Amino acid sequence: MEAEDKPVLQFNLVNKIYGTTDKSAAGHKVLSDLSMTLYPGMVVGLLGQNGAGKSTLMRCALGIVDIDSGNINTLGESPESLSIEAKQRIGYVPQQPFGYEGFTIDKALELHRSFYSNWDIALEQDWLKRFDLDVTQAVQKLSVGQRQSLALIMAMAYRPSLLLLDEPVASLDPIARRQFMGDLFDLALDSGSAVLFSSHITSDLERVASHVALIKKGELVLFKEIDALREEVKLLSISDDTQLPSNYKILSQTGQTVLVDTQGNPEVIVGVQNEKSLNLEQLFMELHR
Ligand SMILES: Nc1ncnc2c1ncn2[C@@H]1O[C@H](COP(=O)(O)OP(=O)(O)OP(=O)(O)O)[C@@H](O)[C@H]1O
Repeated sequence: MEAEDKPVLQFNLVNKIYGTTDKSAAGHKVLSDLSMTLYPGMVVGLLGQNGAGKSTLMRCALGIVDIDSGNINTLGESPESLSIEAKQRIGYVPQQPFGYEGFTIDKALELHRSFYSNWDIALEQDWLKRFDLDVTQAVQKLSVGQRQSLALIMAMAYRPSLLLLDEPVASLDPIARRQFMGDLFDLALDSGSAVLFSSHITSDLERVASHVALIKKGELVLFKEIDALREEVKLLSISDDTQLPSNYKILSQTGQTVLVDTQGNPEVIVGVQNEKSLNLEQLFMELHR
């Protein structure tokens, strides 16, 4: 990220409440004061339990869902009034793609391609080969994983500046998944795109993401560079009278066991009996105890 880079996507104290059919009942708060900024070249892995608000966050960024307060800046615009130019620079793969039933893959791609002036046909061909897709096959006869592969090609072959992928690899086999995740990172670096992808596969996320965003019940609990995670997030065993520094963020606490984000302020603390670094999966488990 260069200092002069403009944010590609910015959430500012965003709140989202889904209404209920019962007018007297309080709505269901799904995003809570959520702030986060994505710059070009960032590949942000979004992690959270089922129902944490990941899909909602992406839908809000696209203006598919309105927010209740705060603001969002998507490619310099407000999501509810995105220009055609901005839309042409966004790639989105929802959890359940998609359309193009009745088309063969090549006809579907031909139509889809016509919407994007900067479509990279070489990239498209390369990915068709990698995903082993037969372009004469009918879209409605594709397996779930094959459909997901096609949706990814359709969202990425025009090298969007912003790529939102909702569990993009959930249905891909391990080989396709590994290749795709590598490509994703290359694409972001080559094209200066910002990528926000949700996944429950923490090992994928650790391998390709530059940053991790961890959402718990609509709150952004952690947003950090992957490389800083092991250094800065620690599981501490403390004694009763341990005073943790005020610049530490307590992420969770169970009795004498505290999960902290040192926020780059490592200190020797009196009373800490044990200190442990965690991988992403361990961190996730610890946060949801
Ligand atoms: N259109 C809607 N109307 C009312 N509630 C909704 C709507 N869409 C989602 N929700 C609720 O909002 C919460 C967050 O849903 P969301 O789909 O954003 O979660 P998620 O983190 O993407 O989950 P998953 O990992 O299961 O895909 C859930 O409790 C869900 O039931």
